[in-house]
Amino acid sequence: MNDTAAFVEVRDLAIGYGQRRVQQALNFTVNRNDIFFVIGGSGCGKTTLLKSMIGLLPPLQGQILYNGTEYYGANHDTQLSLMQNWGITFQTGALFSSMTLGENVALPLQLYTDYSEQQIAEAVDYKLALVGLAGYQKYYPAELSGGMQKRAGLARAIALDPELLFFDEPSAGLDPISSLRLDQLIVEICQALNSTVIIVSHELPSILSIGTNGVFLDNQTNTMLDAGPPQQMAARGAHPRVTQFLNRETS
Ligand SMILES: Nc1ncnc2c1ncn2[C@@H]1O[C@H](COP(=O)(O)OP(=O)(O)OP(=O)(O)O)[C@@H](O)[C@H]1O
Repeated sequence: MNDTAAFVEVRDLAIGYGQRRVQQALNFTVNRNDIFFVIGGSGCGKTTLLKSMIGLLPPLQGQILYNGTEYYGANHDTQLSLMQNWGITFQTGALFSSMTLGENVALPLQLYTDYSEQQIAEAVDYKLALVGLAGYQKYYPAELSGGMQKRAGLARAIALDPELLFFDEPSAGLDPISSLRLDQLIVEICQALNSTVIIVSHELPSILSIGTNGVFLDNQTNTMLDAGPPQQMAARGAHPRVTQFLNRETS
């Protein structure tokens, strides 16, 4: 596989609910190993785009291609095999509260691999160590801080070594230090697993510090106003609302 090739391609995409077009005329590319941010003001359709990208909401128009395969036009088996390369984490971490961290991280391995108990235990240890939670196998989610829960959610999302990781507001509710730590962790994991990451976020410090690529969705014109590395989008000012958003005070 060509590592420099486009990994995800979004072509002339319109997304929304029923008659309501939340965004349209979206055209952008996510390259392999990108940390790609979906950026824009409240209610512009970032989560809606993520839902369409992970197969939960068929687009109203257009295409989403993974490695050249159009997801919504593919048959069920092809869709399943694409999805098996994805890791998804939601705002809350979405851990099962009645299961320990070890059990939470083991679950995808039990469901989708034929690993032995020993191999699963080793993989769980490795993934918890990667997110800085070595030794927390026996803890329940409620016994952890918010930041630790998010990292545990991340450990579960990477259990199957996904090629592509999706995050919805990963640092929502975290203090700035924990948020910075999570950013560093995302970069480390991306490198350790050779993954590509797509993140929905409001967090300007994260967008500008770790983002290698992105798209800016506008809630007034209902389309994208720019795409590319966030630092470049901030500097070139393709539209006043992009400049305003990406250069606002962050303190
Ligand atoms: N299930 C739904 N049915 C109908 N409309 C919806 C649904 N979910 C979201 N919307 C609407 O779609 C628009 C985009 O919502 P979305 O949650 O994608 O925006 P967002 O950019 O992620 O917002 P935020 O940054 O505030 O989380 C909003 O106007 C929202 O009210």
